Amino acid sequence: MPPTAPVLAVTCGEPAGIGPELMLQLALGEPPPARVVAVGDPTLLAERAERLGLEVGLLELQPGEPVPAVRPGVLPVWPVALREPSRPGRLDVANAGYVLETLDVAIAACRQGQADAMVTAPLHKGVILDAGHVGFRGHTEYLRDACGVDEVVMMLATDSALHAAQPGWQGGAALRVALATTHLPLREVADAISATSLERILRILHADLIRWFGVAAPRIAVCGLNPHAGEGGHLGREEIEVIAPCLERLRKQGFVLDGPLPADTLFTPRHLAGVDAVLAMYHDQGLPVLKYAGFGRAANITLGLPIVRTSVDHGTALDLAGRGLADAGSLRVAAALAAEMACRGSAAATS
Ligand SMILES: NC(=O)c1ccc[n+]([C@@H]2O[C@H](COP(=O)([O-])OP(=O)(O)OC[C@H]3O[C@@H](n4cnc5c(N)ncnc54)[C@H](O)[C@@H]3O)[C@@H](O)[C@H]2O)c1
Ligand SMILES: N[C@H](C(=O)O)[C@H](O)COP(=O)(O)O
Repeated sequence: MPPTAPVLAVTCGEPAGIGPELMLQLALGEPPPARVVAVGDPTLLAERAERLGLEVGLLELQPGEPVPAVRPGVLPVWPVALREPSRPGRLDVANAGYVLETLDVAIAACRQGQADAMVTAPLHKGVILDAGHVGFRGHTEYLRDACGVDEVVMMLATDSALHAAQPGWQGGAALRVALATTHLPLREVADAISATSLERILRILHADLIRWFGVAAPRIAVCGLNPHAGEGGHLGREEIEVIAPCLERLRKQGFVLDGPLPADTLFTPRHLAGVDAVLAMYHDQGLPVLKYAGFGRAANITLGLPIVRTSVDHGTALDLAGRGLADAGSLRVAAALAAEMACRGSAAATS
């Protein structure tokens, strides 16, 4: 690994979940084109390595200390101490503060130029809320607030290599699905979609497809909210009153937008052909399609931030933790994508 390769600060996530062992797997397999540093508890990593028979040597640094290029099997660590020892599969509210501290260390490193990007292993939203962190919704919203921006966009993207190998695939290089709303009860979704929020989200999505993904003139397909995109107003009026007027306004400013289209058929090859990203109106309208197409071979990206952040496409998988059964594929995709984005960002900054 060249000593100039981008530095990825990879948070180890919920200690009772699969994050720590995925982190160890990342250090052992084909290395991403980056210098990886784990942000987490070295004792926890050593314990999981021993439990699973993974031969990984930990190189303890100070948080923010320069990260050397290392050979496979060596894992630099920026240490953050667990509040209590953690057992696989057993959530403990005492460690919620540890999980958030790993995020704070990685965010600070990215903002201060000690890391070029952050990658997050999964955390458990419920235990963080149970610990009293009122209003916590997920990494996406935490990063928005920590970076002081008003709006961010959650987008998941499949690894482009996945579709290149699929005969008959007519979509773009990758399937990319962004969300107009993220972690909120379904009951609140319709009220959360306003012309203002939708316009902000489409502007971020459009700008970041150009900035981070090298798409010259993004074409975005937008889902309706209601069945059959509202059936001309008979099955809901959000398409007529909110979504279509917003798209029309942006089209006049040069945006290339399809929709609002019925979500059930938008995700078919004919409608996806030539589309760079789909904007779904809510979490479980867009993500089941993305995860069906590429679970374990996709990554989650937070758009609209001043830093690069990618993550896995799965959760803490408490049922698998500590058993050596978890697949590190998505963490590898997330790390490779973060490295690519960091390189594209630094190339743009110097051009
Ligand atoms: N990036 C993140 O931090 C992130 C992403 C999704 C979910 N979560 C959180 O994770 C927690 C558990 O969520 P969930 O149960 O809905 O989803 P989950 O992804 O943890 O588990 C769903 C199923 O997928 C399997 N699975 C997950 N990851 C796997 C892997 N790497 N290899 C093999 N199988 C895997 C699990 O064993 C389980 O059967 C929740 O608190 C949720 O909010 C976090
Ligand atoms: N919505 C994501 C998913 O289903 O994969 C996940 O919950 C992670 O969200 P954050 O990155 O905001 O934690």
